[in-house]
Amino acid sequence: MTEATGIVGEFFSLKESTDADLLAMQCGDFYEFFGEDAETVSDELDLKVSQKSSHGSSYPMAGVPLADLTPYLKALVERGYRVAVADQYETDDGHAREIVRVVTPGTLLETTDADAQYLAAVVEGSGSDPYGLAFADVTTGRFLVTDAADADDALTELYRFDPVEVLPGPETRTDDDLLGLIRERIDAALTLHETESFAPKRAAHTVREQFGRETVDRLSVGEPALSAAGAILDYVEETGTGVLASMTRIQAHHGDDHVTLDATTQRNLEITETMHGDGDGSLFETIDHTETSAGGRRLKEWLQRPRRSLSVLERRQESVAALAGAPLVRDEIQDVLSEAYDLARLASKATHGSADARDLLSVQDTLGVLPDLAEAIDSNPELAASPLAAIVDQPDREAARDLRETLADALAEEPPSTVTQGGLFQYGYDEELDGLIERHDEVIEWLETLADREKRQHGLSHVTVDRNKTDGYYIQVGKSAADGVPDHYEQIKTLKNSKRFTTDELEDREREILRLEERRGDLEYELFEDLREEVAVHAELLQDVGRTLATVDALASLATHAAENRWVKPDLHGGDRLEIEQGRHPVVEQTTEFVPNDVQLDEERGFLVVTGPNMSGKSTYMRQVACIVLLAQVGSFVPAREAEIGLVDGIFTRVGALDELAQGRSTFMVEMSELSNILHTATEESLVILDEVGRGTATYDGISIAWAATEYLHNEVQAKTLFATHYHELTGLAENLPRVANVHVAADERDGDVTFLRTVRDGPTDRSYGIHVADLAGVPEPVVDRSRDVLERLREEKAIEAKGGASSEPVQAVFDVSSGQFRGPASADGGGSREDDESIDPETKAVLEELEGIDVNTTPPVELLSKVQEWQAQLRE
Ligand SMILES: Nc1ncnc2c1ncn2[C@@H]1O[C@H](COP(=O)(O)OP(=O)(O)OP(=O)(O)O)[C@@H](O)[C@H]1O
Repeated sequence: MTEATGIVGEFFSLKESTDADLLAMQCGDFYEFFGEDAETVSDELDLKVSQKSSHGSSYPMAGVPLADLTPYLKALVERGYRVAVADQYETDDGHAREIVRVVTPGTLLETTDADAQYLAAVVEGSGSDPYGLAFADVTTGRFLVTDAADADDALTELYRFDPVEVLPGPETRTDDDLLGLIRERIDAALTLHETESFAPKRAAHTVREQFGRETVDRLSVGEPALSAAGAILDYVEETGTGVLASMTRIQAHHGDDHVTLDATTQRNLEITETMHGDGDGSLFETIDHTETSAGGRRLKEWLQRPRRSLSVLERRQESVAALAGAPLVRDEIQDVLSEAYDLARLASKATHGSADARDLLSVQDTLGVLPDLAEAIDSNPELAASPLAAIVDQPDREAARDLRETLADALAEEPPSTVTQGGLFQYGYDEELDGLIERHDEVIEWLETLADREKRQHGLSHVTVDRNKTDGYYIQVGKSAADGVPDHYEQIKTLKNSKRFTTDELEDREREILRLEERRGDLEYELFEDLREEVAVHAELLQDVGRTLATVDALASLATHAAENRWVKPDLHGGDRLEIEQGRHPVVEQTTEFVPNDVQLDEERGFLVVTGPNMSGKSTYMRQVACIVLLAQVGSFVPAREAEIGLVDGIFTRVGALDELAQGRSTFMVEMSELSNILHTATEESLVILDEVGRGTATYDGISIAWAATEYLHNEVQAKTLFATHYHELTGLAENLPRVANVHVAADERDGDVTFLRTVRDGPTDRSYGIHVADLAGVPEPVVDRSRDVLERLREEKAIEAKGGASSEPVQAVFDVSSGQFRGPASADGGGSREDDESIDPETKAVLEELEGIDVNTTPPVELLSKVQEWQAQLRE
């Protein structure tokens, strides 16, 4: 391949010089990919491949127009590729190309609205804080460092930020356990950046250079965290996206202050995406009333990273309450905010040198939003007394005003989007520029009046003065008068009805105009660069103001949703008690006539076993509780009549995980690894939601695992837990474990018709109604009838068991509620003997055998029933 010459040859030699997966090389107005890269890109993005011949061979070639590169890059990076970009530049003898940046998931500079996207590095050290992590969001310049006590903690931090790209440090790369977990749980590209950049001394030096020694020393994080930060800086510089300049501030992040909410739970609660993978109907989409993209990002961030600090949450609540109670001012605030542009992005464009005059005008306009906001807030005594006033006062208002004035004094009212053509500045900004413009105007005026003067002075008729590319400025005289022109006229062209002339004076003026225009273009460009630099210098201020506007926007959004949906302010405290009166599910209530429900959890009653018929609302009830706690820890009001919420340190959920089947792991495996994660990570301050644990395996195994997990959560972890189950055996747990209580979602059955009441009541459910749902779902009648028989028999057996006797037809093993164990058959000789073949209706038998390959003669009734339940589940899907 490297035999190739010309641009193909150039492509391959550039490609060899980079470790990126793909190279996009500028060729005129296109970025081209050649060879295998062209094929890859065409496979991934459906680009047309043509052939380019070079040195007698032909090479696949695919190209994208210059202006379209960013979306293509984004799509490639999302698919996990690192793409090098080579730009073409002019040289004295033609042009040359060089790689200007390598785009990776964490460093792709978003030019469109996007969520914060973090680039993370994890470093394993030794000593008291053995792990260190750094997170950088290249779009807003946010840089955070943190220590982690162990691998679990490190993973929790990664969940929290959900980075798009992770750089594991040298030790972490050989730590198969941690690396495996990162691969499995964090949906990020892994990049093995050069080992030396993680070296503690070098890394610490890099970080100090970037952020200043004093700031870094104040961070008080361990060496590994600084190594991680240094490696990120080094990596960002190497990939050459130029974002380093926008990294102006570094902060230590203290994980303890955030609620742990792993990626699984974010998905299960449909916080920003629904189970189907889109945002429609997510919690965020439902409650989002923000006016600006930065406000939207902020609200999303709050939902993804709820807080644990009571004082932080109470401050947010206070602002929300004040805003909710002042609809008119809130409207005004939202109106003002709608004028704001995304300052974090504009700051980043200014530091990259890619901001144009309109961008600076947007900066100017957005800085003007701040005093308007302050004024609106001051106009209402309650708002003025709320923390909102302090939020608006946080940025350096004076500096913001000065910068705004600088821009207002400089920029033209409607500057063009190009920065080299002039027209960017207003009169009075620069003396030299004014002089140039004045002189330019004078000369133009001289030219505009020239025709009249010539007519008058020389008695000519039909005279015009104009300019074109070839002739420059000229005096055009009609044919009839052309012979009478004065001597100093020099003819330059003869046309059919006229002649064109120039004069020395006209030529002088023309040269002057060109000189003036060129100088004006240069001068304006220089002035513009200075102005842009002035804005870039204030990047931190712009980020501050941007953050303030985003925060006010997010708070106003929470207030709007609360006011429009009758949400209430929850009473927050550090204790154990969680009491929600008449709670609703924030998303479901939007589309359904919702039946509100209560929940009460406290020290004595910390674990609810939730039973109820299929489709009765168990999952909705549990998710509703989780969403309400989550919203409360965002600082939001909640959908309830009243709520008292003891703050939690983490929300953990385990619900059906069918979508992961596609990734090659069995449902049961996924279920168990999620369960294991919860049992390891949850604490007594956590909220745990378990929906149907143990269903993915044989009934006995399932019940046993669910039983043991409950005991462990109850006795060891002591987390607040809601556990929905179809295993009625588990309702017996309440008898043995003091903090376990049963609740059920009620249904009404009359004459075989089941009505779902959606009301949660104390106590276990008496029946599952699963067979009723199977019937509704269209399971063949013989199977439904037979399940009823089997169920009936099981109930009888249970009743006899309870009385200490043996059933006429014992099952192979019996679950003993008091011991939580399975026992062998009640009568020694009865085990395994089953009703004879004839008693099973032949149609049912056929279905059982054909669909499931079950030997109906030897399968215990419990398992037959569970098969029927599995069918229901499948049919429902
Ligand atoms: N309180 C409620 N008010 C109104 N509708 C509700 C309520 N709770 C649940 N629903 C609706 O009932 C349907 C079933 O709810 P859900 O999925 O929670 O049932 P489930 O008991 O978990 O079912 P399964 O056991 O089959 O998984 C959903 O469409 C939901 O929107």
